[in-house]
Amino acid sequence: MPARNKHKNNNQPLSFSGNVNRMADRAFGILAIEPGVAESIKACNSVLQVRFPVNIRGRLEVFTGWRAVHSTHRLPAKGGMRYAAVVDQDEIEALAALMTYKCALVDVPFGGSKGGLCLDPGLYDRHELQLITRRFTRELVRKGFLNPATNVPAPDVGTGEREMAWIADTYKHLEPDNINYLACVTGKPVHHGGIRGRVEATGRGVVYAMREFFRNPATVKAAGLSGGLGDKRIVIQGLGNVGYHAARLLQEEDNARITAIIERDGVLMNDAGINIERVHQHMHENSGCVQGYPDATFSDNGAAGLELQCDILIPAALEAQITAANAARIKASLIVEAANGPVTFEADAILRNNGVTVLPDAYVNAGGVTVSYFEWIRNLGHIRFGRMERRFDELRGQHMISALESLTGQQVPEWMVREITHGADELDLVRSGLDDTMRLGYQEMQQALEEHELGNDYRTAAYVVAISKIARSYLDIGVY
Ligand SMILES: NC(=O)C1=CN([C@@H]2O[C@H](COP(=O)(O)OP(=O)(O)OC[C@H]3O[C@@H](n4cnc5c(N)ncnc54)[C@H](OP(=O)(O)O)[C@@H]3O)[C@@H](O)[C@H]2O)C=CC1
Ligand SMILES: O=C(O)CCC(=O)C(=O)O
Repeated sequence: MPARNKHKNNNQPLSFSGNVNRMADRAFGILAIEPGVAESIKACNSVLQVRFPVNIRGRLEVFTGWRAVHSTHRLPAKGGMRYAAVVDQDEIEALAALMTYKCALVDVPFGGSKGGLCLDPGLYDRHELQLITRRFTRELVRKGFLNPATNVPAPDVGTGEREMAWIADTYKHLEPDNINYLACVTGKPVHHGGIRGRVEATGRGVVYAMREFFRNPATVKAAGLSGGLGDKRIVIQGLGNVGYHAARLLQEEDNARITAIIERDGVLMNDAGINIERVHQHMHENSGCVQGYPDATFSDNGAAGLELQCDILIPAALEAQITAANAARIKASLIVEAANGPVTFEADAILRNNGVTVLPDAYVNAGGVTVSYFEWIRNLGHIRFGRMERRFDELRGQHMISALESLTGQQVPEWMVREITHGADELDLVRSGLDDTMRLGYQEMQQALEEHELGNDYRTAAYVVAISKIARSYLDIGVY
C-alpha cells in the first residue's frame, strides 16, 4: 500500500497519526503548499524503538519504548515522555507531529519529538520505576535520542518531576563533561534544576487560552455563549497534571463552576459545582478514584459524562475521546482541548457542523512546552530568572514611592506600596511569559481564521499559522 494511504482504507478508522495528518492537510490545501514540501513537513524524521530487560522482583522483564523525532528544522526536538499500558509507535509519532505544529504556532524554537514506554506505572514501585527509567535513559543517550542540543524530553501522561530528575541524573553520569547536562530534560523538580511554574504550566496555559477567548465578545457570541468565564458550567475529563491545575485555577481565579469531573473510574456530577481541591484530596486517598466522593452524584459510565449539558467541555486525559460515535451527542458549546488529540478528524467535522467551537490542542496545551522552553534557557544560562534584577526593581519602586510622597505630601497606601515595590521573581516572570505566549498564539490563530474565512474552524487556523512558519523555514533554507 502506498505510504500516504497507509492509515486509511474504507473500513478502518484513521490511526492517531492519520488523524493528525488529515487535520494538517486542510491547512496545506489552504496555503497551497507544494505536495513535496507538505509530505516533508508531515513525515516523521526518525523513530527509535528499544527493547531492554530490567530485573523486577527477581526475574527479568523486557520493556518496549520509543522516541520519535518528527522534525528538526529547529533544535532541540522537544516533547514529553509517556508511560502507559497502551502506547505504540503510531501514537508516539502522532504526538511528535503535534509537538512540531504546537511549537511553531506559539513560537517556541524547537522541533517536535515524543517518547513513550509501554508500561502501567501503577504496577511498579518507586525503586522499580527508577531502574526502568534509568535504563531507558541509557538506551536513548547511547542511540543519540537524548541530548540538551538535539532531543529534550519532558513530562507527559504517567510521568512527572520524579522521572525527569532520574533522567537528568542518569544523563549527568553518562556525560559528566557536559556543563549543560541539566538542559537534557525539562519538567525537573526546582531543587534539581527545574523552573518554578512548570508543574502548573500546561493547566495554567489552558486557563490563559480560555481567558483570551473570552476577552473577545464577538467570538464568544459566535460560539453561542455570552458573558465571561465566571458564570460558565464546565465539565472536565481527567484530573491529572493538566486537568487538575486547569480546573483548580478556573474555580479559584475565575469563579467558574465545575459541574462534572470524569475520571478513569466514572463521573462525578453536581450542578451547583464541585470543589476541585477536595476531589483531588479524595483521589489521593483512594488510589486515584473519584467514587465515594461525598458531595456529588457518581456514575461509573464516564463516557456519558462527555455528553452532559454544559457550556464548556475540557477533555484533559487522552486522545480519541470524542469520535464519530459520540460527537453528535456532545452538548457543550465550546470544547477546549487540554489533552493531545481528544477529538478525531471525523468527530471534528461533526462538531463543526453542529456549531460546536473547538479550541485545538496544538494551541490550548502549548503552555507546557512554553515553560519547558524557559526551563531549558534557565539551564543553559545557569541562572535563575529574576536573580539579577529583582532587588534592583524593588529599590526603584521604593524610590518612586518616596518621590511620590515628597511631591504630594501624602502617604501612599500600603497596598500600592506593596504593588510598586514588588520585584518580579522567577514565578512572576514565568507566568508573565506564559500569558504573553498564549495571548499572542490566540491572536495569530484568530487572524488566520478571519483572513481565510474559516468560520469556527480554529483547528485549521492553528495549522495554517504553524505550517506557514514551518514551510517558510524549509523554503528559506532549502532541503539539505
Ligand atoms: N503534562 C504536560 O505538561 C502536558 C500534557 N499534555 C497532554 O495532556 C493530557 C493529560 O496529560 P497529564 O495531565 O500530564 O497526564 P496525567 O497522567 O497526569 O493525567 C491524566 C489523567 O487522566 C485520567 N484518565 C486516564 N484515562 C481516562 C479516561 N478514560 N477517562 C477519564 N480520565 C482518564 C488519569 O487517570 P489514571 O491516573 O487513573 O490513569 C489521570 O488522572 C495528555 O493528552 C497529554 O499528552 C499536553 C501538554 C503538556
Ligand atoms: O514540555 C515539553 O517539552 C513537552 C510537553 C508535551 O509533551 C506536550 O506539549 O504534549
